[in-house]
Amino acid sequence: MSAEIDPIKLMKQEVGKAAAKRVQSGMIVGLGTGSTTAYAIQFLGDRLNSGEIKDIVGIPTSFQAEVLAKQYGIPLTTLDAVDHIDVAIDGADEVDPQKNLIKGGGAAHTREKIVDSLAKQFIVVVDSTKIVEHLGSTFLLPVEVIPMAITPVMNAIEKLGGKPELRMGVKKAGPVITDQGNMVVDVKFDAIDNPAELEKTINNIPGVLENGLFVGVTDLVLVGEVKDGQTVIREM
Ligand SMILES: O=C(CO)[C@H](O)[C@H](O)COP(=O)(O)O
Repeated sequence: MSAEIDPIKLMKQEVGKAAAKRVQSGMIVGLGTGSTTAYAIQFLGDRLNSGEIKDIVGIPTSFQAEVLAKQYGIPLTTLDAVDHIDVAIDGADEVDPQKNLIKGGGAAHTREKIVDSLAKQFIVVVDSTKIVEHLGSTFLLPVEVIPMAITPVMNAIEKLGGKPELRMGVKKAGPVITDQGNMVVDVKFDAIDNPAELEKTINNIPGVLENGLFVGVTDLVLVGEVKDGQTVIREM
């Protein structure tokens, strides 16, 4: 009996590979977070170790990205040591037709927004299940909050019409703690009609560090999808 291949895993692998292929020798590369980007980091390491490309350095967006880059032999640097980022590759939880995003499913959106928005080219890698007409329709909006402000921030979000929920750990009692030592609130909004305005309004609440709306940052979306039984890559 042959093992079933998970089509979503296949789409993530192929789209990660397609993004990694766009990296050229000498580039400074923003390394995103999540299961899709993990494939891009793996393929990038393969290209580097086989000699197909050389002299790349990565800037990780999370502890996870740092660990993977080290595992796959990609040298790392920091924002203090470079004056630009050539390309950033990162996943997303939702992508709308304007290429605006919801990110932060891995609680890494604060560092991701810093690195992704600095890149000359920001490439988003997703499987087709992430494409939506309206942001917020399938995924809650992650908001990183400084712990002492968790109650006033949740109250302020409720006044904006959102339903906030403190993100709890899996295999850990208590809340998820970000790489910066903060907490994450996931917010249900009935409709996000103006993502640019909501992004600014939420970030204006004292105690909020960053939210997962990425508006006007994306240059290219690579979407992995299954057509006639084949995995293909579509550009948006
Ligand atoms: O924003 C992120 C982490 O904060 C991820 O990029 C996003 O959650 C997508 O992850 P995956 O590729 O595992 O679906």
